[in-house]
Amino acid sequence: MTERAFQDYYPDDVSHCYGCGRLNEKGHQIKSYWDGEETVTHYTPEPYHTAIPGYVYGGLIASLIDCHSTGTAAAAAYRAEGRGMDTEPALRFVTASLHVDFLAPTPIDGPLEIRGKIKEIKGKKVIIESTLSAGGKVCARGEVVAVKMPDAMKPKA
Ligand SMILES: CCCCCCCCCCCC(=O)SCCNC(=O)CCNC(=O)[C@H](O)C(C)(C)COP(=O)(O)OP(=O)(O)OC[C@H]1O[C@@H](n2cnc3c(N)ncnc32)[C@H](O)[C@@H]1OP(=O)(O)O
Repeated sequence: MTERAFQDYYPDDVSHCYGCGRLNEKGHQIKSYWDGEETVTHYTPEPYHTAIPGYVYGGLIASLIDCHSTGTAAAAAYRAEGRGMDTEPALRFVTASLHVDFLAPTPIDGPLEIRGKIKEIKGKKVIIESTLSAGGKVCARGEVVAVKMPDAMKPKA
């Protein structure tokens, strides 16, 4: 059986996110998984994701870090409660803060690896530190504050 990604557990009505929604045909549809105490996703940029020719657009980098981190926040919250992502009540997180440092130009001609680590998990907040690497070199580092999705933001039936 193939392992399900964190994003595969998001209900349909919240699976339209441009970065991680599996139902958004035009989106990135990233898939994040546990790798020990860290989380990981891979994404191969398209030629049109360019900034300066040959290098990845920073907005894409931020988007990948953002959605990998919010997925990591959800997975970490379930893990902290000792239960699976397919159990109720659902724990969903949105971005309160996204900080990205661009450390080196990111080559566009190969896969990118984004890794997340839990820095803090407390109450309805999870802080995630992520790196984005190309060819084994860390090109960007991010920190995301993810907060449980407020009821007011939940899609109307
Ligand atoms: C259903 C399936 C879904 C599935 C979800 C699938 C979609 C994935 C989404 C992908 C990512 C996105 O793009 S999400 C879209 C972009 N984001 C948004 O639109 C969110 C808009 N903002 C908001 O709705 C709100 O500001 C929230 C929910 C983020 C926070 O409001 P709140 O819930 O009232 O939070 P509050 O009690 O004040 O704070 C809780 C804790 O978080 C901290 N905190 C709050 N805001 C910030 C901040 N900007 N920077 C740092 N820290 C912050 C507080 O200090 C506090 O820490 P302490 O005192 O406890 O230590």
